[in-house]
Amino acid sequence: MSKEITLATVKEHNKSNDLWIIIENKVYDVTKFLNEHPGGEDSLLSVAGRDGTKDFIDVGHSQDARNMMKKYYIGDLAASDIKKKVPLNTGLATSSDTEHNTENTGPSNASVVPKQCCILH
Ligand code: HEM
Repeated sequence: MSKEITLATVKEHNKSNDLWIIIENKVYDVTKFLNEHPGGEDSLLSVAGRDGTKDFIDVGHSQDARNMMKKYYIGDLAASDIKKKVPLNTGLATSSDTEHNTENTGPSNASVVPKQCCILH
């Protein structure tokens, strides 16, 4: 049902009379909302044709704001353009998981494994 839109396409819509933004991997056409945005035009223009997720969340938008977004939703960011932050985090999680595991298995391993991890990384 939902349309997939590539990042390259979103980037083309970066002007005040043609303004798309990405929030949480969903694409919104906020052209008509620009004049009405309580946070002003500039904030929306600052993420024109880009991912505004961080800025959107940092503001702490209300549930009302989230409900309004549905009106401007035009599709999902293409799966191939979704930033895969997971592998990076997984890397970190793996070393801390190891620490947790060693905590459970006993102090003898705990003193060896985390040190190896730190040297290798
Ligand atoms: C479709 C997307 C968006 C919608 C529907 C929306 C809607 C709203 C609404 C209803 C408010 C009033 C306060 C509230 O109810 O939370 C607001 C405030 C605000 N918004 Fe947005 N917003 C959107 C995207 C963004 C983005 C991407 C940014 C930043 C780049 C942004 C920055 C702000 C700021 C700075 C305020 C003012 C907060 C304050 O006065 O304390 N908004 N927005």
